[in-house]
Amino acid sequence: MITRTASAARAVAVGGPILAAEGLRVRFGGLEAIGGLDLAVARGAIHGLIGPNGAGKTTVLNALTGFVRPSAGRLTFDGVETAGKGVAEIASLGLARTFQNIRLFGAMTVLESVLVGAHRRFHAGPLALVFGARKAREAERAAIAEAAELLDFVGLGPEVAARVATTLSYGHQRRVEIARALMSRPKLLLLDEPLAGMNAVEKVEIADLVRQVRERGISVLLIEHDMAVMRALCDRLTVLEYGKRLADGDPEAVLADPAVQAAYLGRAR
Ligand SMILES: Nc1ncnc2c1ncn2[C@@H]1O[C@H](COP(=O)(O)OP(=O)(O)OP(=O)(O)O)[C@@H](O)[C@H]1O
Repeated sequence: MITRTASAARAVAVGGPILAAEGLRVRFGGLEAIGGLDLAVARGAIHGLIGPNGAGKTTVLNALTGFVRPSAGRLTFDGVETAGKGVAEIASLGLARTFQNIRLFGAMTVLESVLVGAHRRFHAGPLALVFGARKAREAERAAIAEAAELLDFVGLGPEVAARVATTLSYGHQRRVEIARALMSRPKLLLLDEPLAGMNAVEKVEIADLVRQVRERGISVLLIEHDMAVMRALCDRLTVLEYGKRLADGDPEAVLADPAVQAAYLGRAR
């Protein structure tokens, strides 16, 4: 059962914005998917992005992470302007994400899949070239130890480390993805529907994991359709409808807003 733990959630200090979008617009040909969005994610917050199907939530994440190029607007992450920058450059600033559809590589073990997340830290080239052979071995050992610690953190025991990641249950694959994202040591973690396809028990566990991520000092922006979880988990909610901001603020107030309720009425979710 999901209980409201607002006091615990809000006991963690939230600060000024780590990420901000001002007047964000994204066009796909003739369709304006995002039509002038303002969004501010406070440092240390768990911020939820909700809205009916097709409202533009994933497109916002794609714009923030460089997967799609905004047609207009200002994006800043941790004080750096990011609109127009590429995926790798934005990731290297400390922004990590998971995807709506799990993206794990077929042949990789769980441990290797998590190690991929260290890529942004070692992107200058093969470790041996960057550090020299001995230092490279030390860096590799440290990375493996860190990946193992992250697997433990996301609730996966050492016994799964050598398994091919795509053979794990759906819920465990999601945890591997989160560990991989954390391996890049992000300042902000973006999660696109992390609870999709999960049963009630797994949902509670993943929501707890998100809280623990924040307790590590990592801010979180997540998209999710389960309103009970979002109400209990988020410090702030932003609601999108047709690519525009419909509401923004305290989860209780936002979810009680008649305009927000009307946006969901008669829709699939
Ligand atoms: N690459 C693309 N090319 C063309 N149109 C796109 C593209 N990506 C998204 N769209 C359109 O942009 C709009 C917003 O889509 P988006 O996936 O961001 O919505 P969403 O709120 O994440 O939806 P859902 O909750 O169903 O995942 C939709 O009309 C969608 O069809």
